[in-house]
Amino acid sequence: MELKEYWSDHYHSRDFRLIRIGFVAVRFRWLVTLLIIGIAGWVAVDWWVLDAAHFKLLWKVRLITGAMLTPLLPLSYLCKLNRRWMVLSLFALLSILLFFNAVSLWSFRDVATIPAGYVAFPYFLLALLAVLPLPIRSGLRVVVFILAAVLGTDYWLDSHTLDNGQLIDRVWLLLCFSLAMLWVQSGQLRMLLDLYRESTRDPLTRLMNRRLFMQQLNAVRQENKAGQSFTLILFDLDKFKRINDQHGHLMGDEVLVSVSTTLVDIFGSDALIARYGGEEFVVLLPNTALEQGARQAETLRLAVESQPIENPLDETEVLVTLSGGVVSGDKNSDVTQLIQWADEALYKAKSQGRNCVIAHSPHILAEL
Ligand SMILES: Nc1nc2c(ncn2[C@@H]2O[C@H](COP(=O)(O)OP(=O)(O)OP(=O)(O)O)[C@@H](O)[C@H]2O)c(=O)[nH]1
Repeated sequence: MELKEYWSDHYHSRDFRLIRIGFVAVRFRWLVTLLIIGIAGWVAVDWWVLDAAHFKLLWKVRLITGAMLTPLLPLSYLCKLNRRWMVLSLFALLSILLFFNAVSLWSFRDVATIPAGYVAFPYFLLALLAVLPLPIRSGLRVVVFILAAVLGTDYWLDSHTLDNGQLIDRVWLLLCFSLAMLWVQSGQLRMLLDLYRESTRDPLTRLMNRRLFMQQLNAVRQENKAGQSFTLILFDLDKFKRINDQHGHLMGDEVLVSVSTTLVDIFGSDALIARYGGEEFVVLLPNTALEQGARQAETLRLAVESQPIENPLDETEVLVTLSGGVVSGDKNSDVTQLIQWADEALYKAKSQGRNCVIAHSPHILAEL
């Protein structure tokens, strides 16, 4: 995992961003549920430890806080769909809790020793927020928000001054808890990203796997503007079984890795490239017409054909070729049908002697 991926979700793929938000939304829901139960349930502890005057005010404050938190439960279902809802819900949660903290501290303004449960509330909050796998930038925003609210409360309650002797102590402790929160959040983010990569990448070539590719294909199709087309290409290595049989499976693997590197080099970062099956690869070229896509497929075919691949065991070299089926689609295309057409074109390329690219359009199957 790269450092910038810890810093901001701006550097995550669109798919992972959605998965992470879904994960955060579930944890957020549990967090809100626990807080509602905890804040309301704490009334029993207050009844036990507080005097009548404080208890009379605080049980109402607790129940009102619990009631204010409740709408966040249905809101968490919307968070799964949209990052903005997630940010809004998180800051609504913090605002309600920090307001609760300010009001409860205010109710103890006339006593010398505030009960520990109330003094520790902001630290407790930071500890709870560690369950969310947030990137550091988002975590820092949470820290700044909590720190500002705690200092603002101090300023308000302490005759408009922050010079109360304990300030440095409190800020220092808050920063220590914040660091621990950021550390745990980053660890969770890393674990989630590692699991995501393991389940969406092909372990040999590190290209995306078929499941993720199909999701991305659907997303690209939906986002396509009217009149815009994309191109889909299926490639299959020719007589690959023979390479395995003659040179061994290790060499077969070497060929797959080498071809996937060439695919990435030729099609560049705008293309979505996946290992579709054993020796089959698929490429999606967004915003590309059929002819242009077919030309790029041909460039790839020529590059693979002319590039000897070295056997890691005996340093002998082998030449491989591949065949391709090209098809184009738009916003209204059925992706299963597109794959079917690309497969038909690929089958035709194989039956015409291999090492060629055939383009499929609704009316023709054209050899390039
Ligand atoms: N080394 C290696 N071989 C694989 C891998 N995945 C699939 N294969 C092999 O790929 C071969 C595919 O063979 P076939 O489906 O007969 O196709 P082909 O020999 O390429 O023949 P055509 O496609 O008709 O040109 C099989 O022998 C599989 O064992 C892999 O990850 N590594």
